[in-house]
Amino acid sequence: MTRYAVGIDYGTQSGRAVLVSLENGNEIADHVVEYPHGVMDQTLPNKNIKLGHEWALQHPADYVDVIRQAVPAVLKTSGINPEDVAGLGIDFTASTMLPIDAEGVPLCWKDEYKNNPHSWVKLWKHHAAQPYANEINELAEKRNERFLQRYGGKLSSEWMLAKIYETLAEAPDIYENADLFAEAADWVILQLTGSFLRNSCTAGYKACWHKQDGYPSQNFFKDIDPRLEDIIETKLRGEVVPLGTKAGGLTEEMAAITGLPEGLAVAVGNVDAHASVPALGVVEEGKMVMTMGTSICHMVLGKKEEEMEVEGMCGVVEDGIIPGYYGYEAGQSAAGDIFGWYVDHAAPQYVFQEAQERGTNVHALLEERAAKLAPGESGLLALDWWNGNRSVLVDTELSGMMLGFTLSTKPEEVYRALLEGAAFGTRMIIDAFDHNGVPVNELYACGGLPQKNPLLMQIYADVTNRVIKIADSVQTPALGAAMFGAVAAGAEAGGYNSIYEAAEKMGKIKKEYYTPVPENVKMYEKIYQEYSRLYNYFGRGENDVMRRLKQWR
Ligand SMILES: Nc1ncnc2c1ncn2[C@@H]1O[C@H](COP(=O)(O)OP(=O)(O)O)[C@@H](O)[C@H]1O
Ligand SMILES: O=C(CO)[C@@H](O)[C@@H](O)COP(=O)(O)O
Repeated sequence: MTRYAVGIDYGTQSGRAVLVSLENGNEIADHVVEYPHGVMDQTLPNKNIKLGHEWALQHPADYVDVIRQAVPAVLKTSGINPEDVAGLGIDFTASTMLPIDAEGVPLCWKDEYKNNPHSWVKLWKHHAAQPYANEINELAEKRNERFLQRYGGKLSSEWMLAKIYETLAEAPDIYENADLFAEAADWVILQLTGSFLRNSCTAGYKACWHKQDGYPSQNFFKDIDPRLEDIIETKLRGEVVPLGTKAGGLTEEMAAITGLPEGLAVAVGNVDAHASVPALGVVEEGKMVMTMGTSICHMVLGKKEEEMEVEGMCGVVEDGIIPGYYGYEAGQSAAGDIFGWYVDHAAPQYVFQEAQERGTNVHALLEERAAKLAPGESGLLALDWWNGNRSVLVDTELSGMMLGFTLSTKPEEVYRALLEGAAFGTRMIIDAFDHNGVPVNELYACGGLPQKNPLLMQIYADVTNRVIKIADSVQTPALGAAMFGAVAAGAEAGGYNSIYEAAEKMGKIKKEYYTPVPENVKMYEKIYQEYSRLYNYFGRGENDVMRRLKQWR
């Protein structure tokens, strides 16, 4: 008898449920629900209350809507018997967090708080907490805090501590009246099961929790602000457990809403990018998974014995991706967005015209022409910093650059140089890991870009001189979430006893690989040396022109 699992992937604009077979990971049915309130970056749902710059909020009811609509929809489409579902797991953007009361009710649902923006869900890309992140970073550096090195030397404004401190500073009553600050991932699991547990992925990568050392010290929090002194026992309390842990059984109410059996095993939450790793079958060292879309997240597992320090990584967390390993994460803050920028704002009209005449899109046309060029033929070189540099420089003040233009430079040459710049940026990240005791032997890719742009993937293989394997699932994070749901169920209940077993059976990659072409590798090695020189020159303080230009804007 075939058994199934449900994975729910909570993205930025929408959530989707996927029903997968536990035999082989095949996606039997999926259903997407756009969040009715989307991303709130102008006003609260009460339109009279305006939000400041860099705010990005969400409505927690939208997350429940996804459960309510998407789960029954996949059961209906598939026609399976709900009793054959063994487990359920979710993944979420992060750090997407909210204040809740002692009953788990979001403060934004209460009349007395709903007009205060700080009572709502702060979405991962809410960047208004930057001044608070800066303050935390300065203090941590001054105090020589050990935890800072686990985050490449800087905490992000996207993460839990900066967002909590922002609430304390700007809305002390919300801070006071919050029983807990919860990751939305953990809050949704609370809705599904009635139990509140913090998953080690979001706690580790986004709230500075460490398996041995716990959170930063009480003393450090006190130094940020005396009112934060007891935060670990109060607003951050909650057991932190590894991924795949069973959070509990589906409640009677949720069973009625979803059509799934009451008591169904539900796994603790997970981060979207991280959930993708086992979905590609990756549960061992040496294989870097790249989630490639508007931006790129790079994840790699390191030895169980030793936590390594790697310049500019976003974080290292024990059990943070696959239990039993140190999980390392790094990233490029733009990739698809840069190619999209060129098409939307810089490609000439005649390219659009030709694409229209040929019934193709501009990306595809530029890719087709760029594929005819040899490495180095354009004479162009780009620094891929259109949205700053996340890894390894951790500097949002940096900006994009291209050199080598002549009067005969063509649009496809610029497009190819942008693809190459992104690949060089990834190579820099790979080298940082590889040279610091975290080997990267093979690359795995998922997300939209590998499906959309084969030339990009070939350039990545050539620039990194590594084989690249591509996900064979459209909903990779949801598949990963479902796999952790199966692990929460365990083999006795028809699931799996470990994520290793689940990955072996359900992880999926395409048969065709991208393989480096030796003569391209040779040429790109030379260009990469030039890229590295420019990278250091503009990125490490020798010439701060990018920073100055930004200041003068
Ligand atoms: N053919 C293409 N080649 C390269 N980039 C593309 C192409 N088509 C779209 N893009 C870019 O891909 C990004 C979307 O990637 P996708 O993985 O679908 O989304 P997301 O990151 O939001 O999950 C956009 O930034 C867009 O500009
Ligand atoms: O922060 C992370 C991963 O660490 C992501 O959740 C966040 O960047 C959102 O990513 P997506 O836009 O959903 O791909």
